[in-house]
Amino acid sequence: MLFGTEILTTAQMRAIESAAMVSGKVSGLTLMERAGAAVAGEIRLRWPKPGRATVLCGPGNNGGDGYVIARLLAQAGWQLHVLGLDNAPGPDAAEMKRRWRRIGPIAPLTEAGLRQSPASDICIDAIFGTGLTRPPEGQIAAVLRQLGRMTGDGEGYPCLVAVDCPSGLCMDSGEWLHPDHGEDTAPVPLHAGLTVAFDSPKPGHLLQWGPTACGKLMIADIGLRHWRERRADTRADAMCPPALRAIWPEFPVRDSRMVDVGSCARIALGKGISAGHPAGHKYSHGHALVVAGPAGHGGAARLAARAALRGGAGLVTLCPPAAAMAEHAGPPDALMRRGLDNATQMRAMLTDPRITALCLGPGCGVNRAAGLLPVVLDHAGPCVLDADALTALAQAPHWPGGLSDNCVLTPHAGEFARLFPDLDARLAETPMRGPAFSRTDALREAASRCGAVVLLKGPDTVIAAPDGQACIHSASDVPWLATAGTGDVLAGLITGFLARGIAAFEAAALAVLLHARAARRFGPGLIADDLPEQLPFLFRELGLDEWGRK
Ligand SMILES: NC(=O)C1=CN([C@@H]2O[C@H](COP(=O)(O)OP(=O)(O)OC[C@H]3O[C@@H](n4cnc5c(N)ncnc54)[C@H](O)[C@@H]3O)[C@@H](O)[C@H]2O)[C@@H](O)CC1
Ligand SMILES: [K+]
Repeated sequence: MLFGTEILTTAQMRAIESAAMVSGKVSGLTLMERAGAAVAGEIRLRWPKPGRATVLCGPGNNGGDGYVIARLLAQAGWQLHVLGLDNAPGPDAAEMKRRWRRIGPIAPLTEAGLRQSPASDICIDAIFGTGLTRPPEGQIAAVLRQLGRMTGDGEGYPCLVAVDCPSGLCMDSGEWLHPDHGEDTAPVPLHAGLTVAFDSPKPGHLLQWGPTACGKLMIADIGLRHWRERRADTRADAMCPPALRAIWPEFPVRDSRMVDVGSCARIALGKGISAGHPAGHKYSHGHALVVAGPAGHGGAARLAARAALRGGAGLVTLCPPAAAMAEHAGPPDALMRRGLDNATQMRAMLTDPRITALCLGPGCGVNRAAGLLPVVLDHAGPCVLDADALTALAQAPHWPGGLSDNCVLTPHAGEFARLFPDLDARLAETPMRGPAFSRTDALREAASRCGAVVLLKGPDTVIAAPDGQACIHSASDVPWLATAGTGDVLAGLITGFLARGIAAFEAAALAVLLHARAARRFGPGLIADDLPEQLPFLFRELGLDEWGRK
């Protein structure tokens, strides 16, 4: 399995937590103590010299965690200023509040109270966690706006540490929940330097505003593993839709689920080696066709073809119209070229059973893509539809039917809107309640409608399969990946993996992982041409240089 940590929705997290408590083997108080201790521990690791902390405690169990953190930091020599609400929290949070009161006072959690707080090195946000279901309003919304204004990355600002999540962020979607009345009540987005979440990441940590709101994300093990894993055995449970996973999380996970990315990817690649060819020859690594467009537009398809070659396809043939062939005379010499003028020629080409994957779209031109699309769909072999092929697909009479689950669609946001306008409109709605409609919801629906694997590109790439499997890859740390041609490289890389026999969902996930890693490895200044050239180093770095030999 290529994928890293499982991502839990807030409903799943609640179900696991309550199963743990119902079992009688662990109490809510113990879980809260562990959660608070995990945050206090992360703070003490980063700020080994005791400093000054302001803790903002909300109305529920997230607030309860805040009182635990305050107590533990005070015991470690920190100076604490705690703000809280005069409400009746649940019994665990109430007990933690009582324990804190034996140590220090609680100032009212108001905007004025926060403004007048003594200067501090860190502000700990324990206002709302996974229990947020509606937009913060009134005094709490004012507190959050003030918190957003007085914390941040800048010099002289206290660092914001978020408990489970930055407050106000919907943990199922990564959207800031908005009250429905005007600009002056709109949330001021929080920018935490550190977020310590419990047990598992939630979609909201990785989607939309999540990565910028959370800062460095740590996942703390609070001892729920047993109940999380038992739940996995009973997938019929309504709380357990098909798994949502992070593609190898780049953030540290402090528990034993830490998977080794090298071994995961080795297994995925291993599946791509045909049985019976242990030594391997070029056809045992597949043959990919990459369709190119008219003269003057060949760069995109060449990028895709180069990526398919570097990804390890045994053979890659670039197919421009015969009149555009001269444009493709340059390197790489390993690339084969063959003229392709019309659907009839393509149909003939695809009768060769050695062709194991096809890429249609990059630089192709919408008309040419529309002409070739029916042949590709009839052929029903593994394929990637990207760029102009997606525009053609959205206009096709049978859309959204006619696709199979070995086909990968790789839209960016604009192409997604053309393919699924209603889902795009739902994503664009102002999120006023939790759980807000998320990119994973949209992608699962999209994949189920069209019957193909759909990959929505972005800093938070989401991939979904028709059976409901989905994964998220967060690449918000490599903004330089958003440059011309990188999408063509991604399409080519997926095609290369499909050609090698890797299943569509895994091929897409593996390509997204390596694509972002390649950008990270190269650094700023990257152009799309640089990406395929990083692959040999990545394969070696990840122990993939044995080409799938286990
Ligand atoms: N998941 C787990 O296993 C554990 C969770 N713990 C903590 O518990 C948190 C969840 O606790 P809760 O379910 O009490 O929820 P929260 O503490 O996130 O929210 C507090 C309460 O506020 C109410 N609320 C929601 N939206 C509101 C709004 N806009 N304005 C005013 N009130 C609003 C809700 O009814 C909720 O009960 C987690 O985020 C985590 O910090 C830990 O204490 C222990 C273990
Ligand atoms: K919080």
